[in-house]
Amino acid sequence: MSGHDSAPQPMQASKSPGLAGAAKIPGDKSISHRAFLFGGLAAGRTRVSGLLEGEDVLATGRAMRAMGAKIVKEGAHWLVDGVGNGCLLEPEAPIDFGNAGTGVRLTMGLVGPYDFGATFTGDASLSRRPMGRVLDPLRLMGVQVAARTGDRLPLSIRGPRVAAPISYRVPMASAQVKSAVLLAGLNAPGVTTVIEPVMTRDHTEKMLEGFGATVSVETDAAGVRTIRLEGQGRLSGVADFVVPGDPSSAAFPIVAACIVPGSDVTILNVLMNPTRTGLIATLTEMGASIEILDPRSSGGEDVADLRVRHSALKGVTVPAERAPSMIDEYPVLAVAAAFAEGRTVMQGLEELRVKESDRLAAVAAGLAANGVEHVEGPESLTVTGRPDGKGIGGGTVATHLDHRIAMSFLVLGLAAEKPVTIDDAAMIATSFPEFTGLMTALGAKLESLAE
Ligand SMILES: O=C(O)C1=C[C@@H](OP(=O)(O)O)[C@@H](O)[C@H](O)C1
Ligand SMILES: C=C(OP(=O)(O)O)C(=O)O
Repeated sequence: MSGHDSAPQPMQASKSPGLAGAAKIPGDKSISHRAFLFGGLAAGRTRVSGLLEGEDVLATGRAMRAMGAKIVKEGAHWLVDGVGNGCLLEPEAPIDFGNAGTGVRLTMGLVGPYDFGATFTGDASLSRRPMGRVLDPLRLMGVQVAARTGDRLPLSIRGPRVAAPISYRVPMASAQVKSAVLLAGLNAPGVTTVIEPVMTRDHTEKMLEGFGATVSVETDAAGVRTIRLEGQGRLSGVADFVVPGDPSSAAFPIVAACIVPGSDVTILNVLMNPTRTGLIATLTEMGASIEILDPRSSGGEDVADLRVRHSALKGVTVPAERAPSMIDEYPVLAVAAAFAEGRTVMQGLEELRVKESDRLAAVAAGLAANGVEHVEGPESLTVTGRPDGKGIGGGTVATHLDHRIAMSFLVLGLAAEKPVTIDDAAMIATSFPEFTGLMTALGAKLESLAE
């Protein structure tokens, strides 16, 4: 059951002694969704290890089961027996994606071109988020859409007899939109082309190739990427698919170690794909001590262990071009900035307004509730820090069904002068169910205030 159905679970974080020890980060959310989607589509078996068992990913697994894939857990592995490209079955009931934007948008792309109907629902957060960004290209392929309110969930789609392949320039920096169009192209005859003016996480392109699709990527001198996918090809299961640790989850213990005096922690098995490492680059520019240990390859991706020690941080200007490589990390970067000397300026944040919450507004409100000086612009955030943490804390943060707001402000409380309370920790289970246990084992003072 997803967290939004249960009573709110308030939680409090308090000033903690130096964090210490090693922590293994659970699997990457983006790659885990795709392991279920592509494994469920490909012919034959995919054995997945390291899968993130968060609610978002499990919702994608249920969706693929509803369309014919067999998915079971065996020991530490997930076994996915796929239907074969082009052979998904019509789901008998509406598919509930809970809080999962990636899950619903990629699945709509995947099933859009099928000559059957599918209905998608989600929680209050997901039902507020824009789906037109995925539905517009699907419409160009011949998909019909029935939505009650302006391309929001709940909505139903129905594919044409034969979908038309398209060439589509993605209008905003979004890996979800890029991926939805490519996945739709899997079931359209001919070549589907996606033009990506700004590079976003490349897991779909890389993984589709690993599952046997014919995909090519060309990058021009200006960095514009053209991705071509041949439709209706055969996809085959991957015998041993390994999911690396999620850098967007690692972000919380990393920032906590930077801001809690005396900390020295090692975060194990973190995905270091360059489309995901913007936070590490930014913290390093701010003066954080982050050592990259044992860089290696795992499942076709770069991974490393990261040793992070408490550091005197200074404010920086984060360029807008870096936003796609750290899009989910801005809330916790704002927390790091609250303890940095001087001002940290974050720009190019328009996409934050359409995440699980309006993250710019939610972060600004959380900072305001906890005495952190900041200015919220239409697409920017400036935070003025206090390295000694004096005057920070004491507030209650509204999390708006947003896991990253919840975890970020708990991290703030670990270094603040006064405790920080969040109104609801339930949504943390969507992406990082191990968060509380992992942080507590490192020495973080977290206390549930639930009845
Ligand atoms: O493709 C993905 O797996 C994701 C893409 C990003 O969303 P957008 O494509 O909306 O930027 C990111 O915020 C999300 O958590 C995961
Ligand atoms: C934006 C996020 O996820 P999604 O879009 O998949 O809900 C996130 O995990 O921060």
